[in-house]
Amino acid sequence: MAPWGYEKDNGPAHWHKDCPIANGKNQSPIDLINGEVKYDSGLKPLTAKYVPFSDAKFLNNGHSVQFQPSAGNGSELTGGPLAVKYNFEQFHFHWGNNDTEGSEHRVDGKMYPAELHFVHWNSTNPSFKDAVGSGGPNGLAVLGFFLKVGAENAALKPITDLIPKVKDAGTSVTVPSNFDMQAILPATLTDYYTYDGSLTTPPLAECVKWIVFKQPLEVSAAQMEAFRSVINRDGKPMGGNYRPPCPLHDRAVKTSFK
Ligand SMILES: CCOC(=O)CCc1ccc(S(N)(=O)=O)cc1
Ligand SMILES: [Zn+2]
Repeated sequence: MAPWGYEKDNGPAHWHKDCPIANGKNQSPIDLINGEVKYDSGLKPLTAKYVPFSDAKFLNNGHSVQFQPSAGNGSELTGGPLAVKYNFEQFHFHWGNNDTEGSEHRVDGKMYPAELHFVHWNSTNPSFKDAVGSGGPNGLAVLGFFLKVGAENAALKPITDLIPKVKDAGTSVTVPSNFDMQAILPATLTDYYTYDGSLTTPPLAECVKWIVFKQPLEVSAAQMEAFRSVINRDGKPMGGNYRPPCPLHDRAVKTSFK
């Protein structure tokens, strides 16, 4: 099979050939149906502490654009549904070629124009790769933020301004060390959906505690256009790099809000 992607000949419908878990019972993304979720008063507040990175890259890996620090720097996620501390690994995006599509998770069938994933790994593992392979839904914790078109996002501007420099697959740039990742997050990490799921791209491992925030972040139309100028490894616009929703099977989606 050609390397996986989102085109007709290598997209989500083909992934099961290399990754049979694609047809598993704990796959992501899902459609978050408000009538079927359950409020869980036991969910604690989430705390994300992101400290400045001295040497981080912003890169085009052929299927997304990704912010990746060189090694752990003490940025961590705790609380919410998480029993232990998780280390920050990377963040990346999924988006569409127009404003009616692009997010991976949906809310009552509604798609947002984009979705931002902050990926963290369970610190009881020696490395990110071990956490992916650790088995069970506590290997990774991914924060999902929907993006909608509105005001310019000043916190994401240092990143969206770098997009023209990583237009082509396999390119990367160094991110200025004064980039403040913490500023991207809302002041309080409240009102989220959480459920046990998987990576939404190969290897599709069922190792993720998903935490998807109800409140979208805003980005400007110009920032959305920047994403849509990115080219994938086949030389085509990368937009459309989202997996359609997967069956919930017998999983429960909990909410931190009533
Ligand atoms: C060990 C190799 O595994 C990887 O590199 C997984 C990378 C990877 C991280 C996060 C996601 S997402 N969209 O579900 O947030 C998908 C794939
Ligand atoms: Zn993702």
